[in-house]
Amino acid sequence: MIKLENISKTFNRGKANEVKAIEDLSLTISVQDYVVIVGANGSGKSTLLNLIAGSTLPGSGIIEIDNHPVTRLHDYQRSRWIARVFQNPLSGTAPDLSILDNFRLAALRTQSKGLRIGTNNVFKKEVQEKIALLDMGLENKLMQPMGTLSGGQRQALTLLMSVMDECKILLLDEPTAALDPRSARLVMETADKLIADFKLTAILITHNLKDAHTHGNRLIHMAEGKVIKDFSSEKKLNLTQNDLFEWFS
Ligand SMILES: Nc1ncnc2c1ncn2[C@@H]1O[C@H](COP(=O)(O)OP(=O)(O)OP(=O)(O)O)[C@@H](O)[C@H]1O
Repeated sequence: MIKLENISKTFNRGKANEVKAIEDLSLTISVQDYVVIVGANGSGKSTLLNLIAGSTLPGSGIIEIDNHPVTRLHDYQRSRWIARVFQNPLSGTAPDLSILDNFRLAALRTQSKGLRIGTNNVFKKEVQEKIALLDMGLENKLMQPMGTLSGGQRQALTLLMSVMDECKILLLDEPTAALDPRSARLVMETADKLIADFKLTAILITHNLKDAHTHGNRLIHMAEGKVIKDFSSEKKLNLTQNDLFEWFS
């Protein structure tokens, strides 16, 4: 569970370029919530994710993860709970290394509990089994350099690597923004599958209203650093894509 109480974040306080990015925001996200956040540019969506991840610390307010107070903890101190995937499929992987070596690096980086490096063959078999979950045939291409894969394939593998370490929370910051429609669909399907399989709490930021309508069990609309709409799955089901479009007019 993620709990934010009366969180505010102001950048450049007291200066001419002061920005109130988040204003007195309170939000509770339950363990198996898959929350989709939409909102205009500059409405505070990424800042909210940064505050949850710990890459930005709040000016005031309290943040708890699984009842642990984490308000002043930095991102590396929260990493055992949180995995994060960004827009750019190139950012999460090393292009010259093979798929297998990328997984090795990820396992080293996260000190994975779920995936032990062990002997080469054991590790390889475990990676193969994990990649087979994606159903993309990549489990037979472990020695292929990451850079030769499509953006969608890379982003799907990045997603998989990010959730390997028994994390509980997956933060997706416009993970398909740089992808063509087919790859974007593949990555969103992968995200849905991993979130369900690993029983993750997930937050997705997207500007794609079709995705916002289709994915997740809860929909939040942000404006000017505040949550202005919060729809549970039942209420979300009654929304049309056009309703969402109207929110932006
Ligand atoms: N590090 C920073 N320094 C100064 N201002 C910042 C910083 N990060 C964000 N802001 C400002 O805070 C406000 C909210 O930004 P944020 O990136 O959270 O919005 P967003 O809803 O994610 O926007 P977008 O849809 O364009 O990605 C914006 O006015 C932005 O310029």
